[in-house]
Formats: sequence, C-alpha cells, structure tokens
Amino acid sequence: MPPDAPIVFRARDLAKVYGSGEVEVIALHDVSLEIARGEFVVLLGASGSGKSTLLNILGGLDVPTRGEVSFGDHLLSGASEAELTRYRREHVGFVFQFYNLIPSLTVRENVALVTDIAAHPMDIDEAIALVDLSARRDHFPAQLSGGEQQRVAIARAIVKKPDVLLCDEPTGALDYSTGKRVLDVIARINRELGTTAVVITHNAAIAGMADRVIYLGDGHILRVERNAHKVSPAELSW
Ligand SMILES: Nc1ncnc2c1ncn2[C@@H]1O[C@H](COP(=O)(O)OP(=O)(O)OP(=O)(O)O)[C@@H](O)[C@H]1O
Repeated sequence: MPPDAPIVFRARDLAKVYGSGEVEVIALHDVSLEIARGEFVVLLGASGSGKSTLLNILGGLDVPTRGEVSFGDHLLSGASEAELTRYRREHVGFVFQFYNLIPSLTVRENVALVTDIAAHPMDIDEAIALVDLSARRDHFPAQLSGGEQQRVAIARAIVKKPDVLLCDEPTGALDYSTGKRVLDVIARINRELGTTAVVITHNAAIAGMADRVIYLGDGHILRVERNAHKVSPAELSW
C-alpha cells in the first residue's frame, strides 16, 4: 500500500444497537476509523466483540443506529436499500466462512454468475487462475476440498473487480494448511490488484499479514497496531 494512499472508508462515532428495551444489545459503541485504498486490515476480537457488525456496515449489508460511515463519495449511513444494493454490487466483494456455492454449477459457472451484473468484470478464467484453480474449472463444488471451494468463493468475489474485499472468518471452516493457502490468495489479490482488504479473524497469528490490525472488544476499538513489515501467510504459524 503506498504511504500516501487516499482514504476510502471513513467512520465517525458509529453505534449499532440491536433490539430494544430489556433485549437491547449494543454491538458497537463510538467506533471511528479510516481505511486507506489498498490497505490490508485485520479485525481481531473475541466472539461477540462486534467484528461482523462493523464489517457488515462497511459492506452496506447493514446500517449503523448512529454515526456516519462513507465509502469515497458514498454516504452509507442513511442510504436507501436501493443505494446500498448498488454500492455492494459496484464496489464490494464478500467472502464468508461458508462458501455458498451453487452445487449444480461448475467452478466456472459459479464465478460467471456474477459477471452478468458487473460493469467491468475481469475475464472469468483470469479470476480462476488468480486463485490457482484453472485445472479444476469444470469441476462441481462437491468434487472440491473446503479450501478449494473457498478459493472459488474468492474468485466469485473478485471477478467483478471490486474496490474492497470483505472477508468474515474466511478460514473458519478450514484446517491449518488449507487456511494458509486461502489467506495467501487474499494477500495476493490485495498486493497484485490493489484491492482494499478487511479480514475478520479470531486467530491472532494472522495479524502479521496485515498493514494494520484493529482490536475490538465489547463493541469498542481497543487498540490499533501497524505492522512495519508484513509477513506472508506461509511464514505465519499458529
Ligand atoms: N441480528 C442481531 N440481533 C441481536 N443481536 C445481535 C445481532 N447480530 C449481532 N448481535 C449481537 O451483537 C454483538 C456483536 O455481534 P457480532 O456478530 O458483530 O460479533 P463478532 O465479533 O463478529 O462475533 P463472532 O466472532 O462470534 O462472529 C453480539 O453480542 C451479538 O450477540
């Protein structure tokens, strides 16, 4: 990430409250942050600390109860459902813990589904090559390992050339070495395509691959650390 990269996300005093009265849960309190274009950010924190809530707000899947959040010129807080849908479609690629592939479609067909609604998609085979699955492109999800299925999900997320890749526990369902391979693909996309990446994890060892690590606890940002030197996932161990 260049040191003078422009800010893409700005969040000011975000709060998110679920429910009301006795069942009220304050998932985020007074969260303010900025994320630069091309930055690789890891969100770390215990279960229930507000990581998914924050990621979902950045991705336009949810809106804050209070506070402001914007992506470039798009004010996401207060945006209509239609505006958020357009924002997600044009700018955001999502990767979740479970891959949500369509079982009756091949790898290539799963990735191709997204290109119909994207303005400037990359070549489908190029996206599949980026996740090292060219040899498997005519296979069905059931013929692939969990890590390979997650790499298909990543190809599907990036084929539309999103500005940001938001990943919620992308290695949560994977074993150690498969998880590393998936992280390596995310790091490569960040590095080679310049895609801003925000990755949620429970695993503190993953922090070393980020430009910046944001620690959440009880809905607050506890601290933020910047890594002077990023390490590749292959060099991480846990
Ligand atoms: N739809 C919802 N309705 C009510 N409470 C919710 C809802 N979604 C999340 N919460 C609550 O908000 C808090 C933050 O949840 P969030 O999912 O953001 O945490 P997290 O850090 O991502 O947790 P995990 O690592 O377990 O996924 C938790 O107390 C959770 O129970």
